[in-house]
This record gives sequence, structure tokens and C-alpha cells, in this order.
Amino acid sequence: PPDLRTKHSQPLQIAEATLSYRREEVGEIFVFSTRARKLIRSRSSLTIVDLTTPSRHAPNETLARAPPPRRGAAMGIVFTRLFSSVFGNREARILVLGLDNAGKTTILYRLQMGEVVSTIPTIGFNVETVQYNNIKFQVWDLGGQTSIRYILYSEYPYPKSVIMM
Ligand SMILES: Nc1nc2c(ncn2[C@@H]2O[C@H](COP(=O)(O)OP(=O)(O)OP(=O)(O)O)[C@@H](O)[C@H]2O)c(=O)[nH]1
Ligand SMILES: [Mg+2]
Repeated sequence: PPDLRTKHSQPLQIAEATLSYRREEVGEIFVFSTRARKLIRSRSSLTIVDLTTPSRHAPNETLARAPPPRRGAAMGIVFTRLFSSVFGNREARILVLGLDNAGKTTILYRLQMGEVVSTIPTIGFNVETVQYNNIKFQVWDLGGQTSIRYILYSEYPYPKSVIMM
């Protein structure tokens, strides 16, 4: 696994939360902003986000939400394009990272089952294989609560891609 404690550390603006992140030259990152409701894609390198640095917000306030997006059509198209363009027919492992209450588990089960299910805060992680069109991917959804972030992220097997929420 990448060592999250090395390399450059720069501020990253995500949904009004200023986080500290460290860059690893391994792949790509996809940042899905629930607030801006858009996907920001960086082709240059995978950025593994170290969320152990406290933000200026309390955890549950950090991603204060805009009104709920219309789930369904728009998001489906976004993810179809995203995963088709990147993975083709291959299997891929994807890591979903983000602060607690950001909507990571919701996205995982929305992708897998096509509907929004009610969630509870994730202790540990969820791993699901999601078949989406002709793409099969293994999604690791890691709990975002402060006390478990660092250990899980640093022990996580090397991912192909990251969805940061
Ligand atoms: N309004 C709104 N609420 C959302 C959205 N996505 C998720 N939620 C709600 O936000 C709450 C937290 O969602 P989760 O998916 O459990 O968040 P999480 O990132 O998995 O949180 P942890 O497991 O604690 O890291 C739930 O009540 C969801 O129903 C969204 O796009 N809009
Ligand atoms: Mg969760």
C-alpha cells in the first residue's frame, strides 16, 4: 500500500472543506462533489487523500448539503461515462474515500442496486462487487469517521482508482 505520510502536502478544496492531501504517482482520482453535483476528474495521477488532518468544520458539518440532487438519470449517465471510459471490460478495484456522512455508502448501493437505501455510519468498510453494464468492479467503501480513517486507508490494498466524496 502507498505510504500516506510521504510526498507533498497541499490544501485541496472539496465541498467547502479544506483538507490536507498527499500525492502518490500511481493512477487517477475522481472527485465527486455532492455540493457542486459534478464529477471532477484529474488525469495526472492518483491522489490519495489523508483525512486525518482536522478540517475547520466538525465532521458532520463538513459536507453540509445542498438540496438533494435528482437521483437517477443524471448520475447514471455520469457513472456510465466514467467507468466505461476508464475500465472498458476489465475488472477494477475502486476505493471510495471521504469524510463521514459524505454519502459514500449511499453511492455504493445506488450503483449496485439502482436505488437509494437508508444507511448507518460505516464502522470498518463495505466491499461489494458491482456489475454495471459490461463492467465489473469491486468497490471498497471505507467508513469516514475520524478515529478509523487513517488505519483503514493506510492498510488498504493498492487501488486502481479512488472516488473521493
Ligand atoms: N440530501 C442528500 N443526502 C444524501 C446524499 N447522499 C447521501 N445522503 C444521506 O447522507 C447520510 C449519510 O450517507 P452515507 O452514505 O451513510 O455516508 P457515508 O459517507 O457512508 O458515511 P460513513 O459511513 O460514516 O463514512 C444518509 O442519511 C444519506 O441518506 C445526497 O446526495 N443528498
Ligand atoms: Mg458509510
